[in-house]
Amino acid sequence: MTIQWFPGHMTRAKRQIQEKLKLIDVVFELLDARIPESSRNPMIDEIVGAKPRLVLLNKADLADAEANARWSEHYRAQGHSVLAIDSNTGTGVKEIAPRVQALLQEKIDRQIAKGMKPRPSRALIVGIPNVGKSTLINKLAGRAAAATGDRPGVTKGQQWIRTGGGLELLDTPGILWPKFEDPEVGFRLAATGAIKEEVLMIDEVACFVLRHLAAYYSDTLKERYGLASLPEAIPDIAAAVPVLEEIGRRRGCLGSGGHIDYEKAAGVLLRDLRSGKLGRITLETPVDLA
Ligand SMILES: Nc1nc2c(ncn2[C@@H]2O[C@H](COP(=O)(O)OP(=O)(O)OP(=O)(O)O)[C@@H](O)[C@H]2O)c(=O)[nH]1
Repeated sequence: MTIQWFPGHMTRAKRQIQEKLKLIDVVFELLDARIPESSRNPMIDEIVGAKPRLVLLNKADLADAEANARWSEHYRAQGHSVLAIDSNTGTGVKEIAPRVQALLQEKIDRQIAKGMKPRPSRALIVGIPNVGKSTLINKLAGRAAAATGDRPGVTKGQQWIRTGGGLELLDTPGILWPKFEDPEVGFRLAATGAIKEEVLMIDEVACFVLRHLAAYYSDTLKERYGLASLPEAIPDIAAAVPVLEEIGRRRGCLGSGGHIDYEKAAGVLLRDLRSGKLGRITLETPVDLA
């Protein structure tokens, strides 16, 4: 899904989410575990306000397990409840409902004290395009998914999905825009496929990835492409070009006249990265944060 984010669209997206907030008890902020900060909406605190929030590091299966732990700690230190999950297979997804119970316990206790039967907790998933919102909704819905719409308080066209564990989910997620200003963020979003490659040059995106891999995952990089060595330092993206060239040579990415086809080589690297063939890679570490 490609969305052109102009100021008017952002205002509308923000307003739509804030309308939905009135209906729910808890927000699931879905981030890409490989690029948590880069996949975060810049205005999320302002949009969500004081509503209880669960930060979900999705696609944790593709990210480095140690980095997942560090990022979880990072967001916990900001006062959020955090879970690392894989919405495709469902790893970690079962922990969501108990976590919501814990987050809302005081509210539930107050209802019980007033003699009320606690109603299911209601959640809204928000996140940038391609972060896995629909996949998580489907996983939470499971086979026993039942829309429970047409009740008072249900916005027209929106349905509640029963997920079990005393949790109901709004079936339409809130779509948020990513950060645009920082070029590094743009490269990370393009590398993971969150924004279309054509927005940036694919060979530049690949060189950005190579610089990161050489710094944090050099053995993986050398092994995967049979590279004898890597440059001692890759201070900038341009310095990664010889590595891309070598990968192209090793993988037979040749264009007319037998020259290395950099775009083909970049395609090989990015496909390997996104499919997990390079192993579990996190493209942003808490250290990268200013
Ligand atoms: N490996 C892995 N892939 C995932 C996970 N969650 C989602 N995906 C994949 O990520 C891609 C995007 O998932 P969607 O659920 O369509 O994302 P979305 O946020 O609903 O996307 P938009 O509709 O564009 O807003 C799909 O190819 C999913 O299979 C996960 O936890 N692990």
